[in-house]
Amino acid sequence: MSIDIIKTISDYLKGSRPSAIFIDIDGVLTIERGSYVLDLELIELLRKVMAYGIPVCLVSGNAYPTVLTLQRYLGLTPIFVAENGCVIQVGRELIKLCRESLDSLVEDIEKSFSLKRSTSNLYRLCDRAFHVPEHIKSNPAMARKLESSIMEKYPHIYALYTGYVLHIYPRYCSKSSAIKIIADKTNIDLNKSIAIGDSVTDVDMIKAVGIGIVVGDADEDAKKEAKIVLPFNASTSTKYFISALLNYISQHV
Ligand SMILES: O=C(O)COP(=O)(O)O
Repeated sequence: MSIDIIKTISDYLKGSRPSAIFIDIDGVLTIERGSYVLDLELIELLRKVMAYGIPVCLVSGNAYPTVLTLQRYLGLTPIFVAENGCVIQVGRELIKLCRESLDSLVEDIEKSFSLKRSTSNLYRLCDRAFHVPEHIKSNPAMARKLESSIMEKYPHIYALYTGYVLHIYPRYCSKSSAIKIIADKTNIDLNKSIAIGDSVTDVDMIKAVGIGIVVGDADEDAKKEAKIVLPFNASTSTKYFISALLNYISQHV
């Protein structure tokens, strides 16, 4: 499998190194989906990738201060996306891409759909998050149905459940539009970049880069768009891929 992965990487990169790696946090850097525990061996591998001069950029639905803190303390590249593309950071520049407050919707959604708002809303700059009931957490079809009913009521927002929380954010924001802005502001070439994700919020990002990858327990909608579906779950898969990539880089670049 590792050889297949190296072949897929070589076919896309044709002997060059990837321009950047865009990497989701929850379910990709964590030891399992639903867990907040980071896989520190994986972080070490990502820092080895960075040692080759390849940016490793977090792209997450998490609140801006959470992603900023993780980026700094894990020693990753100071270019990242937070709140599903509502906010980006390039070096010291914080760029808020959303132009509105979604607070008026939060109360209405809580009442109409029996969801409880996440306390992380207190420090989110734009995206708002809700906890979903246990019976929906374990049932992807019900989660997709809940998303559709919210989006039917509010067609100007995305309502997407990630396996952690259900997010609402304006339709003009997304992980892909955010990484396109990052690419314009830096010398990152998206066609030569890799993106790794797991949830419905990652689908557009996976499509926006040369090599879109998902972990083995990713949402079906994300698997359909990926160039590579990795064989294991969560961080075990990501470690497997990053090890293969380091192998490719040391052999081909
Ligand atoms: O905040 C979430 O729901 C998941 O965040 P992620 O985009 O890092 O997977």
